[in-house]
This record gives sequence, C-alpha cells and structure tokens, in this order.
Amino acid sequence: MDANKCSSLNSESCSVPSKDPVQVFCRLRTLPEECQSCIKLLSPTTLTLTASSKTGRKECNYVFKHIFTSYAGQREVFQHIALPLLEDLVNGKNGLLFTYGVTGSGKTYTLTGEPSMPGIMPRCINTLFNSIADYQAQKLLIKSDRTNGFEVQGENDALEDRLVPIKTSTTKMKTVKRGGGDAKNIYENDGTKLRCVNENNLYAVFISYTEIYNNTVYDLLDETAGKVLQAKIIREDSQKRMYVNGVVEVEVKSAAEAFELFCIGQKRKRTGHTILNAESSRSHSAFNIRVVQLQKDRSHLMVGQLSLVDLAGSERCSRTQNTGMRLKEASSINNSLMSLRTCLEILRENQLNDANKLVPYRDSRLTLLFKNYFEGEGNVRMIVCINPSIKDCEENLQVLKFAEMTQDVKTPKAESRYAPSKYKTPSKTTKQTPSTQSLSSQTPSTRTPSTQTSATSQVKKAISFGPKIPSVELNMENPQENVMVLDSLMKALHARREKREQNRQELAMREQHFRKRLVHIHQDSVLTKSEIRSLKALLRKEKQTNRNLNTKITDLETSNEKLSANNKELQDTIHTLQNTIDEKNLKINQIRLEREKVRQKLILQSEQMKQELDERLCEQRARLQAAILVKQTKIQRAKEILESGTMSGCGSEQQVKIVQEMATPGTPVAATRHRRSLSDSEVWLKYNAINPHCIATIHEEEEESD
Ligand SMILES: Nc1ncnc2c1ncn2[C@@H]1O[C@H](COP(=O)(O)OP(=O)(O)OP(=O)(O)O)[C@@H](O)[C@H]1O
Repeated sequence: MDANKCSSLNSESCSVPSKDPVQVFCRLRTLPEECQSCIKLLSPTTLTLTASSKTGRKECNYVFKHIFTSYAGQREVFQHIALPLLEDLVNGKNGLLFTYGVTGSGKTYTLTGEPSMPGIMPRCINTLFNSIADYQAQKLLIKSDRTNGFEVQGENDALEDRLVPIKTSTTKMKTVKRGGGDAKNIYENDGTKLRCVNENNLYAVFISYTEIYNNTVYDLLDETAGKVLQAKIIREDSQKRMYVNGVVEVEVKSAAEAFELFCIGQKRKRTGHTILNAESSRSHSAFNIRVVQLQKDRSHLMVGQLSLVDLAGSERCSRTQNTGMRLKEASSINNSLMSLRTCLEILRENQLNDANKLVPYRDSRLTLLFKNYFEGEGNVRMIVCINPSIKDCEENLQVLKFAEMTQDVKTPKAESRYAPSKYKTPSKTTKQTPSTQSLSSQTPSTRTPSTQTSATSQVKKAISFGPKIPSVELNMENPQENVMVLDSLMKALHARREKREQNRQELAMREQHFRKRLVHIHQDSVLTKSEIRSLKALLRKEKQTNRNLNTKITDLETSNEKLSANNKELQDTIHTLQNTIDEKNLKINQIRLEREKVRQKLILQSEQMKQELDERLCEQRARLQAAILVKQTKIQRAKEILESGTMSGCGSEQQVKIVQEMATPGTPVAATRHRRSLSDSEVWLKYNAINPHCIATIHEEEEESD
C-alpha cells in the first residue's frame, strides 16, 4: 500500500522554547455535615489548612491558580481548566491534565463524573465533536503507523480498508462497531463549541486508553488478550517521544463511539473496594485523545494530543488497613507517586539552580510515559482534589505541599506545527484488483495459507507471455503464403518480446515491492523480537519482584506471629501484675483501717488517763491543802506555846516535847521528787504537770516510727 507517512510533530526548532509554569488548581470535595473541616478558604486562590500535631495546632497557607469550592459544578471546572487545553488540542498542541489527591478525594469524579453530571473527559469529547463534526476526514484516510505517527493513504485504499473486515488483533487500529450507528451518547451534552476550528482542514480523532497497574502498562482497549491484559512496553519514537508500543488506537467519528470505548476500558480498569472508597482506582489511567488534521490539499498534517490522567489516590496503609494484594497495589501506587514527586522536585531544582541533575524518569512507568510533557512540548495542568475532612488532614498536608512545589516547575510552551508530507502516487500494483489491494493492506501476520494460495494464483494469472507462437508450416508451393506465415510469426515474436519486456519491468517492480515488504516484515520481526525480549526481561523482573515480595510477606507474617505471641505474653503478665497490685492495695487498706482503729483507741485511752490524773491531782491537792492547814495550825499552836512559855517561864523540855509531838509519824511531808500514777493498764506513766506531753504528738511519733 502506498501511503504518505507523516510525522506528527516536527521537533526541528532552532530557537530556545519559552517556558510556562505548571498550572495547579485545587478542588474541594463536599463534606458530610457531621464531619469537621481542616480547610478554610481565605480567597479564591488561597486556603488555610489547620493541622494539629504533638506540639500544637499549625496553620499553613497555600496559594493556587484557582480554588474550586464544593459548590463549584462540573461545568465550571471544565470551562476553567480543560477548555483551554481542548482549544490547544485542535490547534495541534499537546496537553496533559492530571488529578492528584488522597484516595476518595474526588479525582475520578472530577475527570469522569456521572452521566447527568459529566466530568472533564465526557465534556472534552462532546465539545470536540460539537466543533469538528462537519469537518471530519473520511474514515481510515488517516491511519496510525504503529510507531506513534500517522499515515495518509489514498481514498481508494481507505475505501478498501473500510470494506475489508479488519482483524483488530493485528492492525492495532480498529473501528468501533463499524459506522457506530447504534452507539449512544450516555453523557449529557451541553452543546459547547470551540471557536478555533480551521474549516479548511479535515479532522480525525483517535482514542487510546491505557493504565499503569503495579508499575506495568496495560492497554485497556486491547481485545486480543482476552480476559488477562498483556503488559506493554514504553518506547521512544524517532523524535524521542515516549509511547506505548503496539497500543490500540481507535479512530472515532462521534462522541458516542468514544464513550463506548471509554466504557470498554473502564470495565477492564482495576478498581477495588477499600475502607476509604467503595470504588477506589487501583491503577493510574490515561485516556488519550489525538486529533489529526490534514490540510485539504493533503500536503501537511498536524497532530495534537490531550492526555487525561486519573492518578490512583495516595493512601496511608495504617488508615486503609490493606493487606495482601491491596497492600501491594497501595505500595506500588505510593512508589510511583513518590517517583513523580522526586522527578518534579529535581526538575524544579535544576531550573532554580541552573543545574543539570539527572531526572529519574525511568524509576517508574508513570514518569517515563509522561516524560515528554515535562521535558518536551505540552501544557501541563494539575487538579489537586481535597477532601477537607479532618481525618484526611495529615495526608492533605503532604498533597498540598507537593502541589505547591509543582507550581514552580516550568515546562516548554506548547507549539503547533504542520509536518510536510511527501505525497507519492499510489503504485500500479495496489491499483490492480480489489483482492490484491486488500492483500496489501493486511499485515504479514494476518495472512492465512488460503490467502497465500490465492496470492500465488493471482501472480500466475498476472504473468502472460503474450500471444501464442503460431505454428509454422512452410508451403514450398506457395511462397506468398509462406511470407504471410512468417509475417504473423514475426508479429507474434515482436508481441512476445514486448510482453517479455513488460513482464521484466513488472517483475522488477514486483521484486522491488516484495523487497520493500520483506524489509518491512523484517523490521517488524526485529521489533517484535526485541519486544518479546523486553517482555521476557520484564516478566523475569516481575517474577523476581514477586518472589521477593512473597518472601517479604512470609517474613512479615512470621514476625507478625511472633509479635502477636509476645503481645499475648505481655498481656498475661500485665494481667497478673494488675491482680497482684489489686491484692496489695486491699492489704494496705486493711492495715490502714486497723491502724486507724488503734489510733482511735489510744486517743480514747489518753483522754481517760488525763481525766483520771486530773481527778487524782485534785484529790492530792485537797489532801495536801488539808495537811498544810493542819501543819499551819500546829505551827500556830507551837508558836503560841513558845510565846506563852517565854512569857510564863516554861522550860526547854516542854518545848521539845511540843515540837516532837508536831513531828509524829503519819504527818504528811511535802516531797520534791516526781510523782507517778498507776494507770489502768498497770503501766507507770511519768507525770509532769509543769511540762505536759501533747498526746497527739505522741501518737504521731508512734505512727512515724511505724
Ligand atoms: N465534588 C464532589 N461532589 C459530589 N460528590 C463527590 C465529589 N467528589 C467526590 N465525590 C464522591 O466521592 C466518592 C469518591 O470519589 P472518587 O471515586 O472520585 O475519589 P477518588 O479520588 O477517585 O478515589 P480513589 O483514588 O480511591 O480512586 C464518589 O462517590 C464521588 O461520587
């Protein structure tokens, strides 16, 4: 088949391209009434996140290009963010739009939405077809060249292709339900149109849908694989642009056809139920729209690509409580998001410091696939989706930090260029018969033995050696007749010679064509072999990773079991210690009670003793006073006697007698020594009336000594 192979973008540019920063938008999800918010909006571009940590509450402000509140509708988000990218797309410029955020923050809702509330993707498709519907190229006039470029083929070839049932398994480009007549537009179409469509051009729209699951690329539109999707490899084309090798790229002629493809892919996309989102994306998915426009004279071609990427949500395993496969998915998601962060950080560092540090795009398929957008040409926009719930606060902090940093990264400004095409007239061989044309449109791998037999018969039919050589019978009797015979023989020989020349030319041409085909087949087989080798290497690597992960899982499970056993033992010890503490507390309480009883008893006893001593003291005092009185009386009498003796001349003998009488035994004598009293308990207590002991102090001293 003769075709004009055109490259989609001409990268030969001498001038240094100007750069634009990555535009980052923020969208806040609606919050259920019972939930507390950690986000406060200060202006349409600034928000505050309040995070509480061990050291207290911390408030951080973040500024974005625009912040969409929970009241912002899908239409507003589309018009603000995606419409400019769509305009770029029909102007042949590339664009990347990706949603980033914590799981369940509304990334898929923003990109896809629901039939009644379509998100960015359906609105892009509807708007695109509302605008270019009248300027579409005939189906299959433009075809994928299987190496990230496009070919323009002759109208007859396009017609042939439309008539020949295409085996989608090998052509890498298929049509959806030929004609797509019965496909329905499931998403509401608000009739938005673009103003920048060039009415002189012919447009063709191609869709591909891929996902990156566990760091492996899969084609969601690949129907050859059956239920299990085959891993694809990422290649670099002649212009150093990354693409998924052998990806199915489908030309669609209406929005309904595009949605049908999206639904097919959506069914294959890996989603799963997690604690944080009932239908959580477990892979990163990229819905690619390529718009190819061909100038009416078919001399130039221009391609624009818009990739709508729904990143899987970042998640903390402690919150999701994922195990097994979900845990592996989560760690792969987090790893690839970490690679994205690292790449953007290094890019930013390089740009700020004018450095040339290697950006590790190859660390993850995600960064490798979108490398061109950051390094090459294309507008990059990011939507940070935020669930303002206080539960997501810590993760939102990380997301917002990354988003703010991303705004500092600058990407080369997207430029649109037409690529000139070298148009060749279709070769004679492709113009022969419909059967030969369809044969040439098939790839070698699709040809069956029956098609090969028919090809041989075609070749046989095509080769003729000219008119038959007439039988030469010379008649000697009629020389005139002989002249005629020889004349016809000569004519036949001339014709045959001409035919031979024609055949030789035809053969040379066929040989050339065949050689070309052989080269093509050889290239194909080399590519396929290298692809198989890469896939085998990938498989080996995956198997090794799998083995390592399994070993890790086993190790972790063993240590988990050990920890559980330890934990159980510790719980038992804690329980036993708790019982001992309870018993000891009980005993302490009992001792305290007994001690209190003793204290009360001692207080009572000391009071009784005090009373008793007081009584005795009173008694003794009374007795002493009586004795003193008696003594005083006697002294008085002795005085009187002495005085009267002196006066009456009484002898000294009489005086002595009187004094002796006074000193008779039994007369109480005041003693200076300490007195003691006998207590009830028959214990002698020291009694000191002048310096009495405080009873309370004694008890306290006793307690202390205890
Ligand atoms: N702005 C919004 N308005 C109304 N509902 C929303 C909004 N954002 C998200 N939702 C709802 O929240 C739920 C979770 O959203 P979605 O699936 O889009 O999250 P996600 O960020 O894609 O999560 P994951 O990363 O786990 O795939 C969905 O039921 C969705 O309908």
